Order: sequence, then C-alpha cells, then structure tokens
Amino acid sequence: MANVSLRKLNIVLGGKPIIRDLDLCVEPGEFLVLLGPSGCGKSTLLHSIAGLVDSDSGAIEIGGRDMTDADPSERGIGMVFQSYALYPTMTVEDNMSFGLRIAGTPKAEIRRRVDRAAAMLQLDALLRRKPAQLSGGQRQRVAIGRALVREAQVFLFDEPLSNLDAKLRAELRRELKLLHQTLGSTMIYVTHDQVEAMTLATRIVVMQGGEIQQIGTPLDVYERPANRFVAGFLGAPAMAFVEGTLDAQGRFEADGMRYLQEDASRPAGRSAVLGIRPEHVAIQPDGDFVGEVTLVEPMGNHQVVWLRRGKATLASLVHDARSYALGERVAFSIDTARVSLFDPVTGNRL
Ligand SMILES: Nc1ncnc2c1ncn2[C@@H]1O[C@H](COP(=O)(O)OP(=O)(O)OP(=O)(O)O)[C@@H](O)[C@H]1O
Repeated sequence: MANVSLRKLNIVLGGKPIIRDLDLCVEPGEFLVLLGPSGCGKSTLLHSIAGLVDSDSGAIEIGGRDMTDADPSERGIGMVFQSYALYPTMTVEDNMSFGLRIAGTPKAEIRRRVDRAAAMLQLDALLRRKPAQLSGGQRQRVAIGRALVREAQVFLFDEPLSNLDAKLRAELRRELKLLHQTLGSTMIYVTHDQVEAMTLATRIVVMQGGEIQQIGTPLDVYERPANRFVAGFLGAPAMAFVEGTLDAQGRFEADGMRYLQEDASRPAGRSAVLGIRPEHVAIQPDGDFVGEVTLVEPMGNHQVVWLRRGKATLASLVHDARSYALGERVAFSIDTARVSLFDPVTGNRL
C-alpha cells in the first residue's frame, strides 16, 4: 500500500495544455476513480503516474518517494490497459510471468505469484491456453493477473472493462471490487462510466478540461455536486435544471411558479438554477405540483415518466407498473431537502 501525490502537475501535448496545475493526494489503500468525459485528460494523468507520459512541470510522489523523472519500471506500479496487450504466441502462464522472467525473478517465486494471481482471478484451468482461445473477459483477467504478479504497491487501470459486453463488464467490475478488498492495494482507475465510478470508488475525482471539478465519496459527489457540470455528468436520467430566482425569503420561483417554500438557510434575492434529480420527483395524488406527461420510458424494474411544468421538464423515477398516458396531468411532489442550487453564471453550487 502506498500513497500517490501529485503537485501542481502540468502536461502539454501537441502544444495544448492537457493537465493544468493539478493537485491530487491518493491515500494508501484507496480505490480512486478518475471520471470525466472523453478528452478531459484522465488517461494522460494516469499515464503520467505510470511514467509513460512526461510532465512539463510539477511533481509526482509514490510511496513517499519523488518519482517525477523515474523510469516506469522503477515506480512500483502495475498497469492494466483497455486493450489487453497480451502476447498472442505465449500461453496465459507465460504472459503473466513475462515481466518477472525478464526481471530475473527466481523460478519458485514466479510460480508462487502466478498461482496466487491465477487462483484469485479463476484462471487456474486456463494457464496453458493462448489468448486466442480465451473470451474477452478471460483475456482481461489475464491482463489483470499480469499486473497482480508484480505485487505492486499501486495498480493503475485505464478503462479496463470498456471492450466487454454489459454482462461481463458488471461481472468483472464486481471481481475487481472483491480483489481490492482482498489485496487492500492502492488503485487508481480511469473510466467515463459513472456506474463503474459509483460502485468501485472510495473517492471519485470528476475531471473536465484537464482540471479537477470535484473530489469526494461517490455519495458526496452525487448528492452534493460542486457545480452544474458535476451535477449533469453524474446520474441517468440527468438532473433537471430550472432557471429562476430566489426571493428574500429563499423561495425559488421560475416561470411564474413556485418550487421551494421559505427557507432562511438559502441565499436570498438572486437568480439561481434549481437542480432536481429524477428519484426526488414522486408522482402521487396529493402532490404539491401538477405536470403533464410528455414521455414514458419503461425500464423493466421501473419507469421514467417525463413531466412538463411550465417551461421546465422533469423526469420522475416511478417504481409501480401503473401506465401513464401522454398528455395526462398528474400531481407530483419534489423532495425539496435534496435539491441543489447553482449560480447561473459560474455554475457553482450555492
Ligand atoms: N500524444 C498526444 N499529442 C497531442 N494530443 C494528445 C496526445 N495524447 C492525447 N492528446 C489529447 O489530450 C486530450 C486528453 O486525452 P486523454 O486520452 O487523456 O483523455 P481521456 O479523458 O482519457 O479521454 P478518453 O476517455 O477518450 O480516453 C485529448 O484532447 C487528446 O486529443
């Protein structure tokens, strides 16, 4: 278990700043997920920790040692890529042990480490096979096994599940979580998949444009997004945003309609954007609001009912099987204790 600390890191690629003045402390044993849209710099950041991309300024420390200019092989990390990058002519066993053999590790020690990793990843029966004789999920397990045998202090994962179908992805995701619980190693994991981020992370780092937008536990980031970008990026269907004003008593109004009652703890007398998540909109006969059904999306174990109220459109997560007709007017309530308010100009949480 080791900590990873990045200080004032800057990376410029092709003349463009990709990582800007980034500070980050990863605690020993943490499962830290870097989450953000395509092109936000997550992979570049991970590769810089691995030593595969040079930083232009700033410092990288791993396990308390300055690794800013260290060779990748000296950093004590194990890395798993999206593309499995296995040697096609080698068996599973040889793929897993390759790095150790190159490093001159004694045979008995290689055996011990390969057997241990194979048992953890249910690869015991496949050790003699070649990559072409494996499924995508099994190949990715081998790639994870190859990283595990290094018995590294820090493991880096770059979208390791992206090439797998939905079912396998979910299975391997659970295995990774169990693996982290067993090993207790520090893990840094890049994804643009919010379900992976929410389910795996001890803390999530949400990135945009080479900068950190928010760091927090999955619940923190989901329930108390620091800004509109984070609020809109996490959650499906996405949080609805309603532009309006807060009066002197903290009542929120938009489009001539009131959404929130008096509350002295809210900022007063200013414009604001109200953010409402679908699970906080409940269709119920005694609801305070009335909306018109504009779309219904059946999801199997629940349905998403889209409601229009004035100019605003809100999604409601419905867990009963009742059918809703387009144009039907229904009463609904909003869990006003769990809404978010943002500044319409800066986008920051109020
Ligand atoms: N070698 C390079 N030269 C120039 N630009 C690069 C280079 N590598 C990456 N970039 C650019 O840096 C930005 C960040 O890329 P990066 O791969 O880190 O993003 P990402 O968040 O991991 O995205 P994705 O989820 O699509 O992999 C992108 O705009 C990309 O085009």
